[in-house]
Amino acid sequence: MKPLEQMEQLEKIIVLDYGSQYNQLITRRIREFGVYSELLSHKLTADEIMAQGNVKGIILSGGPNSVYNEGSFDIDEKIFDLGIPVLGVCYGMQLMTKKFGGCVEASDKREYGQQALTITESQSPIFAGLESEELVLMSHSDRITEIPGNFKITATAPNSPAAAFESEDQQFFGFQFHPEVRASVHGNDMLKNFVFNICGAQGDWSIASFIDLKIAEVRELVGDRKVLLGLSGGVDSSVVGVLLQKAIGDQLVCIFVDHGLLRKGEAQQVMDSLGGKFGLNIIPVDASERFLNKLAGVSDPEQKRKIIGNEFVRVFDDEATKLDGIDFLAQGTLYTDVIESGTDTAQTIKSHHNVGGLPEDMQFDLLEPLNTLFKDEVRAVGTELGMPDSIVWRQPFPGPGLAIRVIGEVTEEKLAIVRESDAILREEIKAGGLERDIWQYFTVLPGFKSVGVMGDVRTYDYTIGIRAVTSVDGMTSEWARIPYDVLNKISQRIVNEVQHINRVVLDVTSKPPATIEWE
Ligand SMILES: Nc1ncnc2c1ncn2[C@@H]1O[C@H](COP(=O)(O)OP(=O)(O)OP(=O)(O)O)[C@@H](O)[C@H]1O
Ligand SMILES: O=c1[nH]c(=O)c2[nH+]cn([C@@H]3O[C@H](COP(=O)(O)O)[C@@H](O)[C@H]3O)c2[nH]1
Ligand SMILES: NC(=O)CC[C@H](N)C(=O)O
Ligand SMILES: [Mg+2]
Repeated sequence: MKPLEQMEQLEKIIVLDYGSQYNQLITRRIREFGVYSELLSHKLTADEIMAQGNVKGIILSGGPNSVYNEGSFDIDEKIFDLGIPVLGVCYGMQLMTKKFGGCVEASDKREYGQQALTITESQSPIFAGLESEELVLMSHSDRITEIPGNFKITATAPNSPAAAFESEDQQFFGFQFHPEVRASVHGNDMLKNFVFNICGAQGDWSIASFIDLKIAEVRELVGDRKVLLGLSGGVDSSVVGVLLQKAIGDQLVCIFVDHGLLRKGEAQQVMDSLGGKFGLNIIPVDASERFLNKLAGVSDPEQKRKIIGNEFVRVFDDEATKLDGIDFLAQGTLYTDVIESGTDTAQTIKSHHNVGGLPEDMQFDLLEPLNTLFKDEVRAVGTELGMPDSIVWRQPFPGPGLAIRVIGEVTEEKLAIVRESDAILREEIKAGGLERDIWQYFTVLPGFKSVGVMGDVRTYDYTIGIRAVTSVDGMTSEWARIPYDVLNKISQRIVNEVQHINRVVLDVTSKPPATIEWE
């Protein structure tokens, strides 16, 4: 069978998108179990769902709306007649309640955070193998005050008399909590029960089959046309480069843009590590002047991001004109970039340069084979493709580079401060053997000055911030516990070696409520 026909046969769990920031986490958890899962619009009709092939189950995600509000996201009711098991999560459960004649109301007793779930029907197939008390993450303010007639309550929580329900003969289930997040300690087991015991999936999906599928899709889409890849030397675009190389060989050309916002030594290092070894055809472009000119005088973070996204595409346009006959722009866009930039259903947190920052009049068609994946899945793809750890485990570096680490207006002087302090931080993290333990680490220049004393002389100079986080996929993160002696060394070196810094501070905020980058 050809890979695209194989895709038709693959077991699928479809997640319908009602706008939660976590909804793609549901699909990746299920993929981790070895079953293909995809997030699709809640506007999909029953017929369109059947056209997806071998659909074993449907999950209705959470979302910020309230089902009783006019115009809130709805569902094609025929989906409930397909004979396919359905699991509603939070908003999804509330939507099922409304559709089957129960009642959902606003409540002044909101539930946010970890709560104790009491399982009242231990023989429910969705709770097989679980304890009678479980910790789960609640994040809602509406509650179900009356369940539909053909359903029964299977679990309760302090402020949710109906924390889970089901109609077992119809194979319909609902959770008021979010099983997909780690704070729901055995949420994975509940999802597994749904996927394997209730939907009857066997598990026929893997990273290797993802690679075969993407290669087949790219070949069919591109045909004998040409693709320009924006290659940064980062994990995502390097993996796309190797994947496209396999799919279309020399129809691929890579452009590496030096926008003047790179880290110390980065341009040379990228050309050395990717140029020869993988046989990628890379054209380096020095565009620092045009980026810095466009950024002059601009201090709003969203505006900076949009200027950078636009300028990237202008550079790609110019190079494409020289090369003649390029139809596609490939990028290493991940799902994180897409969701944070805002979708039809999800709010904009920040416009990633490669998504929300793209110009509207772009000439290329986009080719983004990794845009449903999270970083750790991309790393697994890279390893499966035979790429070395030095590339696969490189720390992420954002496309807008140091521009979003100089808070406010970007100047050459401020860039130099961030570049030098970042180089020291990286050296000391490496010397401390901490590279693999910390997900991302960098310095930021907030731009305010404070008083210091150096060599008996009063100083009035800038403060630098250290940001270091642990994470799995960049969607959430914790501040990294760097040992004090390593921090002390970093602080001393930065103050001694970087001009105009007289104070070093450490960022101790998780994401949420902060984000990893400061802009
Ligand atoms: N300097 C650059 N030159 C060309 N393309 C770039 C550059 N920086 C970013 N891009 C494009 O923007 C995409 C998104 O950037 P992003 O930083 O998220 O990914 P990455 O650099 O490939 O991987 P990583 O997240 O590990 O840094 C890249 O995959 C690449 O296609
Ligand atoms: O290519 C990128 N273009 C961008 O515009 C961008 N903004 C943030 N990031 C990276 O994404 C991850 C999550 O970042 P935040 O917590 O700051 O939103 C972190 O790894 C960030 O470094 C970007 N990457
Ligand atoms: N996380 C959710 O899906 C929330 C659903 C609904 N808006 C509530 O507050 O109850
Ligand atoms: Mg990058």
